[in-house]
Amino acid sequence: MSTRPVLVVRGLTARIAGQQVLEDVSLEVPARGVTALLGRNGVGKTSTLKALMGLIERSGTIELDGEPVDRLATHKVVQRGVGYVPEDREVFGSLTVAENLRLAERSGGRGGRHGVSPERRELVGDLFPDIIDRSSQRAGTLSGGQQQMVALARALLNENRLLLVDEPTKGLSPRLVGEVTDALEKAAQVVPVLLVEQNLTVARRLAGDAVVLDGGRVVHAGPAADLLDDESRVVALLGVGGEPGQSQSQHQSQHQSQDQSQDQSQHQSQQHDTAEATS
Ligand SMILES: Nc1ncnc2c1ncn2[C@@H]1O[C@H](COP(=O)(O)OP(=O)(O)OP(=O)(O)O)[C@@H](O)[C@H]1O
Repeated sequence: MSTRPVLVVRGLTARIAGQQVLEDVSLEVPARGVTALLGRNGVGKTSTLKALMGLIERSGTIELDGEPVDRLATHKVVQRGVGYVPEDREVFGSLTVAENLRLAERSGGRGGRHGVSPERRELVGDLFPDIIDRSSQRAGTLSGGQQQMVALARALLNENRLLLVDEPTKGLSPRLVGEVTDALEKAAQVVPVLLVEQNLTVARRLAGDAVVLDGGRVVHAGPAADLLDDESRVVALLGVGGEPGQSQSQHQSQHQSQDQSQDQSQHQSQQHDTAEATS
């Protein structure tokens, strides 16, 4: 039995600083599980998520649960139930973990509900016990992996219809990649996820479907296993070998060593306006 996709995108075109970054992108995100958005560096994955959120100039149609959202401002897209976890996490570094989570709690919104349900609070507590234990710690002093958990927790507190998650494992040590992957797997049991992910091991484990971009266009869409288990297709479409554990990005190993040290070090505060607006 097929169910209606949660997201249907047709002819999405987007520009950044006058430069066209997406051209006629059409894709669907099923109402369950994880859909991976893949492609080489610079092909438009992040731009796709930003265009869906209304963060960059775009045209084309975007339907969320059958309702058009392509003309809505970002905060309205959020209110309709799209959670966005951007690549740089955007936690409020000078605020505590608890304050970061509280800021994310939407008042009103989908279904006329107000605030966060006890079930959601319990879910987030179950998924991210380490984060809850650190409630009074300043988020800027958390490791990269812990900040990623806060960003995911924030998006999960609200009863979103869809989560857009951009490279959540980037820059994390292998242990934290595993923890974030576990958290995403559980999150995807309650909300569908469109996931930009360079680590093909993570994509292979989580994704039911995959969409591949190249040069701002969709060049492949279908079951993730059909692509990721086919070495020659992986090489042709993503430009790398497809053995388990191999990253899509030639730069991933660089990222990882860089990120491991980042992960070990304590982070300074990041204060971005979009964090509150997009969780
Ligand atoms: N602020 C910007 N100003 C101008 N061009 C930009 C800007 N941000 C992105 N681009 C361009 O848009 C194109 C798509 O970038 P995007 O970040 O969406 O790619 P991506 O697939 O997410 O890449 P990566 O895997 O390296 O993160 C690239 O050619 C990039 O150079």
